[in-house]
Amino acid sequence: MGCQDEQLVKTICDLYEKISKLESLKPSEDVNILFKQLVSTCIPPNPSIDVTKMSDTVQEIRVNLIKICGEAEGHLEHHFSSILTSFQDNPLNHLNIFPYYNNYLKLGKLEFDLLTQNLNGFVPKNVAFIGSGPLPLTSIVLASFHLKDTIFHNFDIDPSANSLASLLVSSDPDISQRMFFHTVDIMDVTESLKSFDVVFLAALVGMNKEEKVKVIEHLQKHMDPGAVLMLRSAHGPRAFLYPIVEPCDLQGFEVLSIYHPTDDVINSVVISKKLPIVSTGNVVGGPSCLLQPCNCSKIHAIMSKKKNMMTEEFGAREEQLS
Ligand SMILES: C[S@@+](CC[C@H](N)C(=O)[O-])C[C@H]1O[C@@H](n2cnc3c(N)ncnc32)[C@H](O)[C@@H]1O
Repeated sequence: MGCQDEQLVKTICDLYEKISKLESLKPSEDVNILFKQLVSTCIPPNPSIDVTKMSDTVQEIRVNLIKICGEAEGHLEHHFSSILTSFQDNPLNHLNIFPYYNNYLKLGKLEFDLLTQNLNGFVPKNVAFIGSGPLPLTSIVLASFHLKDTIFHNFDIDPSANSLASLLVSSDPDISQRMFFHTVDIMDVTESLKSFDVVFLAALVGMNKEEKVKVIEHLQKHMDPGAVLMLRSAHGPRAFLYPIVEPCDLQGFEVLSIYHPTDDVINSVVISKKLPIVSTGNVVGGPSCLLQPCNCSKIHAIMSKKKNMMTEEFGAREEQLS
């Protein structure tokens, strides 16, 4: 690891030391400053940083940091959703008070573009969002700007998240008719998963590889063959903030494309399709992407030729391969 990378990892570890000493992770000036520093440190795309190759100490910091970020994100969303639902008029007219609203606008557009590129014009009628939270911005952005006739079913294990989220959309004449909230652990949802054309899985459902794979296996078991799974992953130093999802974690799915953003959108997006189950009851094939001959933590899915949503880094890699 070059000295620039070492410096970056040291900065992240120093920030972790400060964040882990905070009394509370609820929004405050100290909390906001530290998390803004952490995010701006992790954002510059730096594909040479492979967090899974670092020392045990750094790995442990990463595991704890992902958990802390998840808790802080929940508090931040709860805080702003409470403010938004206190507005007299339609809270959806004021979403830009949320500091990361622009990121969700960009992430929503990115996820919609990936869906459009991979669904060949099919417009999903029923979408599930798993882990929607107190501020279900992904569902709201998609329903408001991209999928204007689609029905959204949001699943969250936290009843307080759902009561805020349903209040948030209740006064919007359109969204309130197309958006529903279910308080349940997604691991307890089975049959109804079959009714969705697209299932989104929030980055914070499954906070480590093992938990994430368990949720993916559950979805693979109950989703409709051919239905699309949209996952959020992380790449480079952004993997200090969110869990990584690799093609090899998606048994029973065809990985259609992986997109690593190079702007201020933090999450990578992985789009895959549940493979059909053949008559012997076995799933057809495993992840069908062309995988780099390297270990799982470094596998880069090379998207099928007809897709061109590649970052420069993938593009260069593809040239080497062809
Ligand atoms: C903080 S939100 C982030 C999602 C973000 N609002 C979005 O629109 O992309 C993540 C949510 O996942 C929920 N969650 C975590 N594990 C879950 C599970 N097993 N089933 C359902 N929801 C879960 C948490 O309660 C939390 O509210």
